Amino acid sequence: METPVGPPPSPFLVFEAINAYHRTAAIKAAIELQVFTAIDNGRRSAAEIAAACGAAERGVRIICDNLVVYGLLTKDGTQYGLTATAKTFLSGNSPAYMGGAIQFLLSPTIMLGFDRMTEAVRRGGTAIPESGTLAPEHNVWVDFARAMAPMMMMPAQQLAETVLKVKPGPIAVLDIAAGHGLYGLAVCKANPASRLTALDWANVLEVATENAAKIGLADRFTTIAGSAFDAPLGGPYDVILLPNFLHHFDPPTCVALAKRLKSALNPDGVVATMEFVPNDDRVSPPGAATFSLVMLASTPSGDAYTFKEYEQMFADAGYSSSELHRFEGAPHAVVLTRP
Ligand SMILES: Nc1ncnc2c1ncn2[C@@H]1O[C@H](CSCC[C@H]([NH3+])C(=O)O)[C@@H](O)[C@H]1O
Repeated sequence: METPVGPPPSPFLVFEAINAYHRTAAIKAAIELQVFTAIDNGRRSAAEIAAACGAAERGVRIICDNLVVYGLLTKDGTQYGLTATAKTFLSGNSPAYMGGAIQFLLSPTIMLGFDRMTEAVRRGGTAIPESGTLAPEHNVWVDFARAMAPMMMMPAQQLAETVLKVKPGPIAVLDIAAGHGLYGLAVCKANPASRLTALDWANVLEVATENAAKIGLADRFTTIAGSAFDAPLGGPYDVILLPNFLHHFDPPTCVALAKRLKSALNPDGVVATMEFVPNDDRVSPPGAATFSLVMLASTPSGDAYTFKEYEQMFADAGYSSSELHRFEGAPHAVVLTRP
């Protein structure tokens, strides 16, 4: 029999893990009913919030009490208030509003993957039919492009700064699996001498094209519709961006793609891979380490790879060197690779 190590036994830890979906349900309901926005607009009692949200007073009182327990609301007598987190990220009045992310994170496709976790563990890959989220032109990526864009502003800025430090001047940029397009557009915005080509499925590119127009960069923006594995890439490019794409695939598939990209890259160019990169122990830091579960739930063979693994994949594809750039407190990192 194994001798346990660490803290004494806690049934609460077990209940907390089993019931974690209660929190998911509570925040989802509060976002959908715009409870946080109502409080931000001065509704403080359950009756006032209920009237503003078109909900029952009893329902609002119970959900708000639970949100107080979770640390998202405050309570003074019968009056509810917003914590700084709720005011910044959950009030619809805030420019940093994150509530829209549930349209992707809690979408039926992603939830199905998690609902079938036991089967995914048995198989070692998603139990969603037809390769999960990797089915061609899967509509979940249109939801992603629309819902997750606000969360991408800061990482896009960080990727752009990292790339432009090593590649200033006139550059041709290819953004692989561009989604909303914000990564490439951040580079383009910061460097007026750059031109951007965004590659993704045709349905997803509609969102990137809208965003390019909104930012006023339509004249330096073109698209390639199709799969990164077989669409003609054009080029050569000075910078190829690979944000949040390689994690969907197994290492041999990543190596094949990296080889393909090398043939579209200038000899003095750079590939910038933005990813969740856990430490070699694979259990830290938490944000990067736990991303592997999302890949198990939703893809046949994706993973959260370590820097050593990315370095090896690019070396196997014939690249000369890779370096890791981390950002204080962020789960994502950038791997800069030279051919
Ligand atoms: N075979 C494929 N070829 C090109 N794009 C794909 C393929 N499979 C999935 N995608 C896209 O990969 C993206 C993954 S989400 C990442 C989007 C963006 N780069 C970001 O970092 O936020 C989605 O936009 C999908 O539509």
